[in-house]
Amino acid sequence: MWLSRAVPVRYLRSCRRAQKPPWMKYPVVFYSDSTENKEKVAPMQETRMRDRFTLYARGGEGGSGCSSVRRSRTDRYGKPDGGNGGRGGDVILECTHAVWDFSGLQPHVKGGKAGQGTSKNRIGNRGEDKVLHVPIGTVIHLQEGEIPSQIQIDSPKDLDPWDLPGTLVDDPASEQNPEEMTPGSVEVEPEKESVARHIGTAKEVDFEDDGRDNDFDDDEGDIDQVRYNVAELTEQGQRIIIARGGEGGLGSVSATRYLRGTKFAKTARSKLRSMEEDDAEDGDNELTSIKSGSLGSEAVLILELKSIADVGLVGMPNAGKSTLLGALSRAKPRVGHYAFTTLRPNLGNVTDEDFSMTVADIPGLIKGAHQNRGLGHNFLRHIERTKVLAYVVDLASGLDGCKGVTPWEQLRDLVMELEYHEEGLSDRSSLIVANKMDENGAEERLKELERRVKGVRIYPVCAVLEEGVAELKDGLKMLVNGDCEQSEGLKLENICVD
Ligand SMILES: Nc1nc2c(ncn2[C@@H]2O[C@H](COP(=O)(O)OP(=O)(O)OP(=O)(O)O)[C@@H](O)[C@H]2O)c(=O)[nH]1
Repeated sequence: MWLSRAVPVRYLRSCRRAQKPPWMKYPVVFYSDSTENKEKVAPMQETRMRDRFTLYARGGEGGSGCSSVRRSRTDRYGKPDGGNGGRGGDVILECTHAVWDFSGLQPHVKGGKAGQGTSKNRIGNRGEDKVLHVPIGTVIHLQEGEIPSQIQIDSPKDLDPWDLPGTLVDDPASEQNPEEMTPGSVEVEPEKESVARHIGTAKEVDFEDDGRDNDFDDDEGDIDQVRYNVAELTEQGQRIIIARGGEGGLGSVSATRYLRGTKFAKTARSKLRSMEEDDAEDGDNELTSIKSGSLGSEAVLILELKSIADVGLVGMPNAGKSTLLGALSRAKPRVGHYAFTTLRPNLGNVTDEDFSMTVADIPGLIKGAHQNRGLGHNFLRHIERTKVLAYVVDLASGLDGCKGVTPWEQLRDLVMELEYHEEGLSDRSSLIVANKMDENGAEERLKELERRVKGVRIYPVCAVLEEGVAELKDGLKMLVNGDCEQSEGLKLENICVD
């Protein structure tokens, strides 16, 4: 905070002597009240977009099973009635329009820990799921670990009651035939279960390897290498579990059933016995490990955002892309007369009576963008996901002896940058927007441009005055719908520069 005006030193000294604060006479002004400081606050647009993020996720630990015996007057020895521990919470990525980039994410995320089983055969609370919201167009690369689930659009409400976090229910297995019963809440193959429960420690166990389609089983050895494009989230509401919570430990009810009746249980029992014979103490430890819940799965992911839009506006800095996006849609991107006003892709929705398309204003590309010049190749990848390219050129650039790149050179450089970034990137349906038609000499420039560039349609536009925008909308609509006969990409050989 500041004092509202300059305070004389003499007054300050007298205040100190009298031990009274100076703001009694000179009222204080807080930073936020000061107008000069208000202007300094960076607008949202100027915060750099976070479109790459490394995330470490771990499922919550499973709860321990309860050892408890219920005795009564008629039953001296009692019956086991300890319930299983709950399942740990999952870490889930959910795709939503509500977030734009990864700036809201924490680098380390852990699912909620599950509750312990209790007497009367009650399962412990299910650990709370951590749902992380990611933008539409998120691509997942896997650096370490496995992703336990396929992408799903199911609502979490479809889960069984004992799968919902925070619910304490009676063990449904207690009503089942012991033959059918499986410990925990997921189906586990008997063979694996015996390994899981009796030999392995919680971390060594792979409870989730239940026959799901998993592409990564083959390259277990290359676990340190990044596996690219493991999954993509492209629709609102899509979910993927990236780390599954650990299974709960067995309560005394399940543990006893475990050792009774089934073929599988026999193996388990004999193993336990032999362990007990070998070393009584070690045997105890193994029994304890049956009761304790397992750890959740872990994964290190690299999240990458590739915007999805029907149309991508590409052009050199200052060509007027943001102004055009504003003219085409209701989006209000930041416009400035200096290069690199746009620091992140802006999306706008262009609607007609029966038609709607998304248009992305990609930050300006310059020669050498593929080598990370200008805003670098970060934004080139946003172009990968667009269906149609609209090359926006500044017709006034280099006119009247001013410094600048001619429109056909702008086009050549743009196509080359796209191709350097990814071969064939410029092949998709394209059109050219000849912007700034209101400038002196723009008409002649347009004629020359039409003479020099062939193969794609050119739309003369004045984005500031919104002239030619309706025709451009129709052109884009045709390309997006695929109605146009001539829907080719802009080719280098069709641009005559000399
Ligand atoms: N005369 C004229 N100026 C325009 C027109 N369209 C845009 N401009 C101006 O050109 C300048 C750059 O406009 P922007 O829309 O920010 O350009 P951009 O291509 O988004 O620029 P970057 O954010 O750097 O990529 C601004 O001063 C606009 O007012 C037009 O049709 N005619």
